Amino acid sequence: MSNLKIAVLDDSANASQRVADWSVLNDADVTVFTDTLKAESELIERLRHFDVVCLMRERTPFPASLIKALPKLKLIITTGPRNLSIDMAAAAALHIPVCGTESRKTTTSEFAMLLMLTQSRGLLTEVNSMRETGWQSSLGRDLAGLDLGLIGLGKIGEQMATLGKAFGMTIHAWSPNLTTARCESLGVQYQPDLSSLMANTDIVSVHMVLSERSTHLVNAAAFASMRNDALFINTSRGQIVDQQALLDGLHNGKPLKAALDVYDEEPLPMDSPLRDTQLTESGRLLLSPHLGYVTEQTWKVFYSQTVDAIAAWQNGAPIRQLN
Ligand SMILES: NC(=O)C1=CN([C@@H]2O[C@H](COP(=O)(O)OP(=O)(O)OC[C@H]3O[C@@H](n4cnc5c(N)ncnc54)[C@H](OP(=O)(O)O)[C@@H]3O)[C@@H](O)[C@H]2O)C=CC1
Ligand SMILES: O=C(O)C(=O)CO
Repeated sequence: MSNLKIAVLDDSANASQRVADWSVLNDADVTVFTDTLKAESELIERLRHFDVVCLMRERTPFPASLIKALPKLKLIITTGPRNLSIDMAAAAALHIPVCGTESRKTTTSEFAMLLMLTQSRGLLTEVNSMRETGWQSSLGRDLAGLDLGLIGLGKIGEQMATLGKAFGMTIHAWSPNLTTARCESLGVQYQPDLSSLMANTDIVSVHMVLSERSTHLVNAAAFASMRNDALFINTSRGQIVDQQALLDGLHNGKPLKAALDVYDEEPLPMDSPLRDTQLTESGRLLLSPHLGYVTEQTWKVFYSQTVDAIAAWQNGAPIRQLN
C-alpha cells in the first residue's frame, strides 16, 4: 500500500510527535489536527483524503453520514475501549474496521484523587487569593476519616477504593449490578441503592460506563439525599449526571462543592451554564478539560497501540476490533 494518509484528531498539542513512532509504518503520511471540528461539512472537507482516522476519545462526532461521505476511509482507530461518537454499525456496513486501545486505570483514578484533594483543601481559591496578595481564607478538610462513595466499582472504581483506603477513608460503593461479594473482596461497604450511597458518604465519585441505562443516573433526587458539606466528582462521562440537577443542587448547597472533568459536550461550550462564575470563582465548582487520562504514560500506550494496529492492518495481521 503506498502513501497511507493518516489523520490524527488530538487536542493535546505536540503529543503525537513526542510519544508516537510513526516511522515503523510503511510509507505513511501523518497529519495531526489539534482543533475540534463539529460541523459535518467541515469534517468532510478535512478528512476526505485520509485512509485512516485516529480519534483521541469522543470529541468528534462520527455518524453514519460522515463515514459514508469519506471515500478513502479504510480504518478508524479510537483510544480507549469504546467510543460512543462512532456509528459502529455504519462502519461495519462499509467494512471499515474500528480498533480500540487499552487504557491505564491508574491515570484517571489519580486524577480523581487530585480533584478530591484540591476541592477538600480549597486549593484553587487559596492559590488565587495568594496571587492577589491575600492570605488563607478557608478551612480545608482531611480525607482521612471521611466516607468515600463510589458509583461503579469496575476497573477505575477498584483503583479508587485502593487509593481512598491509602488516605484513611472508608469506602462505600453502589452500581446497578454490583454484588456484595465484589465489595467484600475489595474491603468496600456495599450500599443497596444510589440514595443510600449519596446519604452515607462525604465524597461521591462517579466511575460508571455511559449507555442508555446510565444516562442521568445521578439526578435531582440523588443530589437531594447528599450530606451537608458533600463533595461530588465526575471523571466518567458528562451524561451520567443530570447537569441541570447538579447546578440546582449546587445552588441549594447539595452538593456543597463539585469537580467535573467530563461534559455532555466537549470541548465545553463557552456559553455552558456550568461556567457559572458565581460557582467557579467561589471555588465551589471546579471544571477541568477532560484531563483524567491525559498523561505521558497513557498517551504512550494509546499511540504505541495505535501505530501497532495500523502496522498490523497494513500487513493483514489480526487487529483489536471494537464491536
Ligand atoms: N476522564 C477521563 O479521562 C477518563 C474517563 N473514563 C471513564 O471512566 C468510566 C469508568 O471506566 P472503567 O472503570 O474502565 O469502566 P468499567 O468497564 O470497569 O465499568 C465500570 C462500571 O460501569 C458499569 N457498566 C459497564 N458497562 C455498562 C454499560 N454498557 N452501561 C452502563 N453501565 C455499565 C458496570 O457497573 P454494573 O456492573 O453495576 O452495571 C461497571 O462496573 C467510564 O465512563 C470511562 O469512559 C475512563 C478513562 C479516562
Ligand atoms: O476510556 C475512556 O473512556 C477514556 O476517556 C479514555 O480512555
